[in-house]
Amino acid sequence: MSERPTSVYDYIVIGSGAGGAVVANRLSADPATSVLLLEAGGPDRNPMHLVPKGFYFTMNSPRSSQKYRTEPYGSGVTAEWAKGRVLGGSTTINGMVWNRGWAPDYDALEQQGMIGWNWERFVQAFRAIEDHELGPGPVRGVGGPVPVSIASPPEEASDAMIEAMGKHGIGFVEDPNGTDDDRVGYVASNIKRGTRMSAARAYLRPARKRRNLTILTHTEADRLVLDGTRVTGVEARTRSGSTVFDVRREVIVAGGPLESPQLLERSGIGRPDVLDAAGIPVVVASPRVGENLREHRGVTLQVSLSGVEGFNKQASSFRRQMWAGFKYLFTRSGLIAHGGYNVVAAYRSDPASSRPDTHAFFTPISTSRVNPISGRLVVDKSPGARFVVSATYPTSAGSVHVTSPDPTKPPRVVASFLETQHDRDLAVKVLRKGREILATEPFSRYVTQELEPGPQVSTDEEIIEFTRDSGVAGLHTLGTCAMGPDDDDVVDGHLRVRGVEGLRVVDSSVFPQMPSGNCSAPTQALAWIASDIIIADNAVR
Ligand SMILES: Cc1cc2nc3c(=O)[nH]c(=O)nc-3n(C[C@H](O)[C@H](O)[C@H](O)COP(=O)(O)OP(=O)(O)OC[C@H]3O[C@@H](n4cnc5c(N)ncnc54)[C@H](O)[C@@H]3O)c2cc1C
Repeated sequence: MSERPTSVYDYIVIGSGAGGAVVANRLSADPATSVLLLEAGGPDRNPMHLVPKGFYFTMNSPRSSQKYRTEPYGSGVTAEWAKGRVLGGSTTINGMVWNRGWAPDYDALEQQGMIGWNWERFVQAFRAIEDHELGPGPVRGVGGPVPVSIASPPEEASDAMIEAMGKHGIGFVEDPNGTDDDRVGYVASNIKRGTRMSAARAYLRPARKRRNLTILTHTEADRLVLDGTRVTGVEARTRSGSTVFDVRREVIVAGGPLESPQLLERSGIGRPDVLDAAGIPVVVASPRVGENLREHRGVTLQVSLSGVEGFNKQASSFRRQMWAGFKYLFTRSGLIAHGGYNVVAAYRSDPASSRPDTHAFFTPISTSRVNPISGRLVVDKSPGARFVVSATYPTSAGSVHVTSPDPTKPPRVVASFLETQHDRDLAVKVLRKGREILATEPFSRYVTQELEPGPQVSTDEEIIEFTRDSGVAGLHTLGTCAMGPDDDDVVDGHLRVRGVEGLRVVDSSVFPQMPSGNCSAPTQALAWIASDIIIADNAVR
């Protein structure tokens, strides 16, 4: 993918993930508009990018992902967060859960002053984007670029889990995105006939023959070129050296939640003290760039099972893995044809909660050991299950900032887990409720032991410490270039970077808070809406 660039483009989009792929597709739909899409990673040619379970490999491969190490937190531990660095961004390596989020979360944006950002607009976008196997509905679309399917066939341990949840008032639904109530169902995923539908496959493949769209992989934007406070181009690094691409109208930054703020900062747009410390001259003081980093912090409850098979048997021996591989190759079905989890749920951790505050994922696979040589999790030989539970709306906020003008130097990533009382209280409720569900018939009849965290984690303090230090990150980072109505918010309601002309950010970094349990679908819908705004703003010039 290396067409020769012409010297000047109407739009330059930086990053080809959930945000950038949508914008590049929508803007280049007009043949009179030239669009350049720059992607730091390589093309998505690895067959594992198509195989749903392939993300277990690609998320750890430096050819497809980049890892960011956090500063120490809690008792001094650190974490590594993976982000996609390949055509399609994180959607090429993610778990493919298609979660639209809930109406009140989107309406909250408008209530906070972002006029026009509301559920009505998002649901229109979701309906335009989706090609849902359950057919059209008030909150579902067909005929759009992203196929959505529901995990199948049903499985015994998963069905027992669904029944147990029913006893807690968490009702089974065919479409887990169809209601805002407490609910459980088989996972909806962006998978078509056993094949991952990343943003690259959904939006860029159909557009790549357009003569007005140029896609350059292995091309990393180092900084924006500014004339005063107007963006005139992008300085980028290719395999053959540095080059400048000029822009006529706008640059759209879609590098994702950890990279977009760094690109702004390297270009002199950010917190003056951060830029001073990194040795970068301040062009536009923007105090919230890189702040407000939100991330889900969950806990994996693992149990061993008896009397039910689950998936461990299929996944734990080389011979059976080979068999599952052959089955997948010839039928596009079986264990490998699904994402990370079978069942998804959203529910109240406490009946007093005004809305579902917990999201949970279940799959009948357990990995209670780590291979001492490879460092990878090992699937247990005997039956087991994992139940990952997280508070949906964390209020603790971390940050990501550059430490140098050199784009190859790692940023300083501060993960802020359970810093607020709200998050600590919820962590306790979420884990206790998770245990209650596992202890409910008919699922409980299969449970022989809690493998993780184990009975030694029982007091509130122990639960908080375990969740903070040994929990799991959702890899749903966002919020670092948040939109807002105030002068010091990074972008305005049109996603224009305040204080700069010809520059927008369109990716998950502009959500000011978590829109739901997973961020790929919400980011694609946000980018769909943003494309309409960009087209309309440029039509009236
Ligand atoms: C392992 C994993 C599992 C996940 N599972 C799920 C899931 O099951 N469901 C779900 O909804 N969400 C999931 N997510 C989260 C979801 O994929 C992201 O929230 C979403 O993709 C964010 O979209 P984005 O456009 O902000 O960034 P990304 O999709 O990450 O795209 C950013 C792109 O920009 C490129 N880029 C960055 N900087 C530059 C630069 N300077 N120059 C050129 N290119 C650049 C990157 O290489 C990347 O391709 C998961 C994420 C990960 C990492």
